[in-house]
Amino acid sequence: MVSSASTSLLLLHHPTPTRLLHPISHARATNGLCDRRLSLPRRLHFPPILLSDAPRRRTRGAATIPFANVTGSASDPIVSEPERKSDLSDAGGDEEEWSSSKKLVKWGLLWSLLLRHKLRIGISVLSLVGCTTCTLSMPIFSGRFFEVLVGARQEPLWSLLAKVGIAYAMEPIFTVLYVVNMNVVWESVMSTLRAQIFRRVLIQKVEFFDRYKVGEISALLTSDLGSLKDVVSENVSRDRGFRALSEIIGTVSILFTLAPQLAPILGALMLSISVLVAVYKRSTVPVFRAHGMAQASMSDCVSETFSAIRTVRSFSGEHRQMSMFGNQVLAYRRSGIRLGMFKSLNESVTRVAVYISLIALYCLGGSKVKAGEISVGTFASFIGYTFTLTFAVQGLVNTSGDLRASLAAVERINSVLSGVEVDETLAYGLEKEIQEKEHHDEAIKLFSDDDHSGKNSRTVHYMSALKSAHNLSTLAWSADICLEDVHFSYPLRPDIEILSGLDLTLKCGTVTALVGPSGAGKSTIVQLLSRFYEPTKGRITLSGEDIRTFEKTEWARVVSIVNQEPVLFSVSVGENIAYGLPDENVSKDDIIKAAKAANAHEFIVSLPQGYDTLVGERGGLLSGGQRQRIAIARALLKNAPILILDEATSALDAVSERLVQGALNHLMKGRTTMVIAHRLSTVQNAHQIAVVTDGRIAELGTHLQLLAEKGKYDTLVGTQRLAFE
Ligand SMILES: Nc1ncnc2c1ncn2[C@@H]1O[C@H](COP(=O)(O)OP(=O)(O)OP(=O)(O)O)[C@@H](O)[C@H]1O
Repeated sequence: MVSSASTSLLLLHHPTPTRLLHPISHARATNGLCDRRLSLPRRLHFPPILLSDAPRRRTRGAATIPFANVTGSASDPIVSEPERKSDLSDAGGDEEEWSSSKKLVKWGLLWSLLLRHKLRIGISVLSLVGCTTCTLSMPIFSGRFFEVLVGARQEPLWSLLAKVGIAYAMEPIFTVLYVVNMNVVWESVMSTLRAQIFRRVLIQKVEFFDRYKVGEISALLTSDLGSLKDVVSENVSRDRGFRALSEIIGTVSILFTLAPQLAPILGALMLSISVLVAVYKRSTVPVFRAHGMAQASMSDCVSETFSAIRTVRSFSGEHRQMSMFGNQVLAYRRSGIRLGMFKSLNESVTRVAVYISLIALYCLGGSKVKAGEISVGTFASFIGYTFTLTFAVQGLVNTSGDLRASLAAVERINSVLSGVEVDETLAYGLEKEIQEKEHHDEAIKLFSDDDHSGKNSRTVHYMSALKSAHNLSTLAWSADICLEDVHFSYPLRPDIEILSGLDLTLKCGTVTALVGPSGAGKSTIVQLLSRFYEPTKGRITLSGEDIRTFEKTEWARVVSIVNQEPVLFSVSVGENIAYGLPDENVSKDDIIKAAKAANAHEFIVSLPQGYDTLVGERGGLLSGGQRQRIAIARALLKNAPILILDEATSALDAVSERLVQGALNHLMKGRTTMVIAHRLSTVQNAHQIAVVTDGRIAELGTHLQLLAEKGKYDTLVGTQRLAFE
């Protein structure tokens, strides 16, 4: 009688059953790898744990960053071998140390971020002790309560009830304090870490973006980092994480204190059953994960169908899409039924664990009570601790699973980000900008790297020899740009030489057109001029200075590029134009002036909200010609002395082309311009036309000169005329 009443009462101490997570969140919380593999193609191979080893070997090369000591001749290496070695030794040691210093998410970093919140961590620890004490005191009070009821204990009932009341009142207060403070600390750590990872990705060399897909990169910041975030935010509840650990330690200690003769056998039995059940339940994680994956494929199918609805209609593809979606629905149903089965099994095994522990307690404890070795109250308390221990052990096993998934996610982040090369010149410029702005910008503060002893100091050391940017703009407005014996292979295809000894001078303030067959290397020249890549041999100079001696962020300010497919951001028209200037405070008058010069003002004011009209994703709410004119307005606002037009009008119809060409003519005035165009009619007026074939300049001259030469250019013109006729 007593025992059944106490069981039901004591059950109230454990209102939280072991959680069964939502399939998606469960898959995410327990296995970042799963999410990742959902979105990752086979290209990215991650060995299980020592993921950073392979990149480590590669990282040695990362020290070979082209920096200072740029000297005269085109063939001179930018950095000599001994210097590279000294950079490594400056970095403070052997290869291991160097590669580990390239890891972004390190224990040291996490620790230093945590230490920023000492007060909150202190409050969390105290409240954890508080809520565990309250929780673990309840079964004792319950035991005493029953002893008082059956007359085995001489204690005023009101005094006991008052103590129980205090414990009940304090536990939720401590819990709130613990959860809130832990969350605030971890959210702050995670936001800084997320910003640091974003920044690290942002400063990678362009080849990084050739190597990894956008989805892969975004998975680092979402699912992988999310898994690290969840390790705390999903484990602050009752029966998880630190609470579970403290409850286990507390319970075992109390059991040994209350009944040393019962505790060893009973404690060992309860622990082992709970661990077995928890391990079994972890083994069912793939079922949860499979359900999450089935749901993801179903939603992929939906978004693909409706985002391509016009294509579906035009191919009468409705039936095919229905069949595809139907298959996904059936797969989702199958996995849902399987999941339901496993959920009920999981629920049952938890109960089985509790029941076995209780029966063991009744058998062992009951006999001890009868023999007068332990009191009824102690026995009743033990029932409460049976529940506490069972749930806490299972919670801790789940937490350890989450922890393992998080460690794997951290390894992935490190392996991706330490295996490739940071664009040091870009990193340097950005670091300077952050340091200038962080004092009055909360968002930018997140990106500041406090680890000045490490990578940054090395970057600054490298960069100290770079030329001051003060005169770059002046030089760019007044000097020629020369490509001297430029050789180039893309980093991902090092065996294929795209440019093989290209020489070309872009005269200051004039227009140079690049023409030639597809794949000849014209856009590659643009990429080198933009400094997305560096020549593998030879150099590009401005007024005789190798352009690598200028900071990349400064260089970006003197070069404007207008592409065939201009990229607009999904903000307003005005903000897209203002993107031309790094400073956020661009005046509306300047924006309008640029838009007028780009023949864009009229159509902009006719939009529903004028300059405040949102342009949609990648500018999808505007026509190609409108997008192009906004891009030109952006370039006009930027007012860079070097201009690159890469097929800027080729995607437009005749009317748009006329409008855009007018804007371009305005833009080109007085700037050193390089134009790439397949339509030769658009480059006839260039000051010089360079015919690119096989990675070299095959012919160079004006339109008339080249026609008179009757060479490749003449043939190209002839072919186009023929095609036109
Ligand atoms: N990121 C890259 N990685 C590896 N190879 C590349 C990359 N980009 C271009 N290539 C290769 O470089 C060669 C030259 O390409 P490029 O785009 O410079 O030619 P193009 O003359 O501009 O051609 P088109 O007129 O068709 O635009 C091509 O063979 C192309 O496959």
